[in-house]
Amino acid sequence: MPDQTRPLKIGTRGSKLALAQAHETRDRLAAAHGLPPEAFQIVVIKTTGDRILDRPLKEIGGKGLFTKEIEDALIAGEIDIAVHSMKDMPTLQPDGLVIDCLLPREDVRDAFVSPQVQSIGALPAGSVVGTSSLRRRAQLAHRRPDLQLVEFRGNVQTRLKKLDEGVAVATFLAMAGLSRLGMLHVARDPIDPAEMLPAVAQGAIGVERRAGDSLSAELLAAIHHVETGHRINAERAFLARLDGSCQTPIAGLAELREDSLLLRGEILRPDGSAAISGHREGSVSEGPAMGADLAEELLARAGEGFFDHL
Ligand SMILES: NCc1[nH]cc(CCC(=O)O)c1CC(=O)O
Repeated sequence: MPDQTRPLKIGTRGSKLALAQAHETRDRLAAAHGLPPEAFQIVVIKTTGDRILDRPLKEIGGKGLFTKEIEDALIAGEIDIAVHSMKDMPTLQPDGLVIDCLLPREDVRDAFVSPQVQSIGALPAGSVVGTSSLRRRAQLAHRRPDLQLVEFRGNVQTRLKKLDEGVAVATFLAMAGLSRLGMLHVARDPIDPAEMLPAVAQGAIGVERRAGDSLSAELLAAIHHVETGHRINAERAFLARLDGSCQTPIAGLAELREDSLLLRGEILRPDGSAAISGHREGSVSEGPAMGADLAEELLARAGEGFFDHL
């Protein structure tokens, strides 16, 4: 248990969504261990990704943009644990840090968001759609080459404001984020994963700690969600083998079926001119091997230069 004189410091980004995730983690920890809220202190840390808002993410660097400063604080002992959207996490953690605590996963789907239009299918030809996600951009261009795609950065509130201002007629947001913000009403149409496979680890929150910190390890073990862990392990092994940076459109989703794990994966050309998908099914313990194996298959089918910009 944390001692009474020093609260456990929970590091997080400062966005509304990040804070909601940090509060959920604190509430789960408090409930699991019968501790009062004062046993925890939420520490907001600004990251490079939060600071640079006027350039496409792919220009300022890949994954890690939203995590480096938080991991530095964890290593330095300025915080005890860090709460992350697993979707934004690099596949490897820095030496000395581990993520072995996953909270129960939220809705994995993307939502079609538009003040005027009901669904992707109902978008008039030539409509302007905003997204900063390479995956969503490629998936949409693959399905609707007639649409016009524009860069759309910023937090959920900023993107909704851009829709109101008419910068674009529609965008996509993760159902998980909208749910955690209490904003599910803006989701016009939740998109079935068979239609638009989500990002690896979408909807999952992970809690990072120092590998040698046995107190944090013990506290976090009590709130780890085992099924979510199995799914994330398979998906992240798939991503790791693809060398997934933010620069490549990759989608992946593992789901539990009876007592097996079904992993689906997809890679796309950045302009949406081609998409290659496949799946693996096996036991939960085989998840990481299935992920690597599926990635190998898709890479072999793609051939040299598949991800190159056209
Ligand atoms: N890349 C930003 C990001 N990271 C996690 C979420 C949503 C919550 C989640 O997927 O866990 C979002 C916003 C979005 O994609 O709409």
